[in-house]
Amino acid sequence: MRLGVVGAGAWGTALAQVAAARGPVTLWARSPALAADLRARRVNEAYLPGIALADAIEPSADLAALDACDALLLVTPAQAMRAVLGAIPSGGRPLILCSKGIEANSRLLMSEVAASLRPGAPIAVLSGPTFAHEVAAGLPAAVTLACADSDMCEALAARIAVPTFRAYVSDDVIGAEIGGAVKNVLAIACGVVEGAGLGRNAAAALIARGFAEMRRFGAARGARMETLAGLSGLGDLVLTCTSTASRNYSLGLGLGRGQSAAALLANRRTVAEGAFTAPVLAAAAAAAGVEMPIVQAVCALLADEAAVEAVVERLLARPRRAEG
Ligand SMILES: NC(=O)C1=CN([C@@H]2O[C@H](COP(=O)(O)OP(=O)(O)OC[C@H]3O[C@@H](n4cnc5c(N)ncnc54)[C@H](O)[C@@H]3O)[C@@H](O)[C@H]2O)C=CC1
Ligand SMILES: O=C(CO)COP(=O)(O)O
Repeated sequence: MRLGVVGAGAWGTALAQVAAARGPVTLWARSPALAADLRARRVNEAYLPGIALADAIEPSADLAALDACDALLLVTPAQAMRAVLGAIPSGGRPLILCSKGIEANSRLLMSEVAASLRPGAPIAVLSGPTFAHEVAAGLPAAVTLACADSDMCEALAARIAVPTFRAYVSDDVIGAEIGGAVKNVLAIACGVVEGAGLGRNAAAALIARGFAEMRRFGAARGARMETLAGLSGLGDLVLTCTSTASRNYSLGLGLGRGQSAAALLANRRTVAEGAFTAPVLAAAAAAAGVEMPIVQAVCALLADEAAVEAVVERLLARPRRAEG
């Protein structure tokens, strides 16, 4: 089975590296210069430096090269998903969505965007606690692979997984997506806590109360609690809320130290998805009547509307409530 990986950033390149263990992989890059460089030097210095590309990876900037693939992994930033789905060759091949986010304006999850543009294609979601550089280096990791069709899910897991990249199958596509999208916003909040020097107790409280927000939003969207408590939800939340290797956490770190969001977001080369997801998640939650005060606090900081001290004061002044 030839796999196509659409998007040659850090995560696309790492997933191509994993998938190359079991067969040929076409790695599509939007930039012809990047594709040419990958072919010539066999390393993605711009996005995943220091990792020699496996021989089975064939880089290309030609979308037609994806026509020969049996399944496609879509690994661009979430806000580019619609454009990419419209550009890839048509056909009913399975689409494995690996981007973490919610589309601005439409408020659609990636699977909903894919279903509307590619109604005939089986859709799966791959999500979990996976820093690209660790996965590419062959360190152990595990993900949720969710697809409504369990036979398809097993077939895709058998093609992608290797012993150091374990895939746990699920049929809860929405649940797997919500964990990955919401944790990015909460990782920004955890970075703020660290940057503002609020201490480890505050960080732990924020992870637990942030997880409560993820569960409330997930429940409103029909996600299963066991999925949110698994790799793609709590697992990824813990990873990105505790490491400066997370771009979202690092963005929060800058905000917590008093830097403006505008300055931190200007001229970024790599994506911090939480910055795009936060406002659309807050709007979707408000429309569904779901309280997400931590997400709202992140929105205020990203809009440079309020200082960190004021945002923290507002959170601490919230009325007491039952934990459950
Ligand atoms: N880096 C990581 O460790 C992980 C990332 N992810 C998710 O994977 C997705 C991609 O992340 P990364 O690869 O890390 O991002 P990145 O910033 O390293 O690379 C993004 C890639 O997408 C390309 N791109 C941007 N806009 C595009 C467009 N309109 N059309 C086509 N290509 C476009 C860029 O040129 C670049 O090659 C994100 O949703 C992220 O949350 C998920 C798991 C781990
Ligand atoms: O999703 C990730 C790890 O699972 C990567 O996190 P960042 O996008 O915050 O770097």
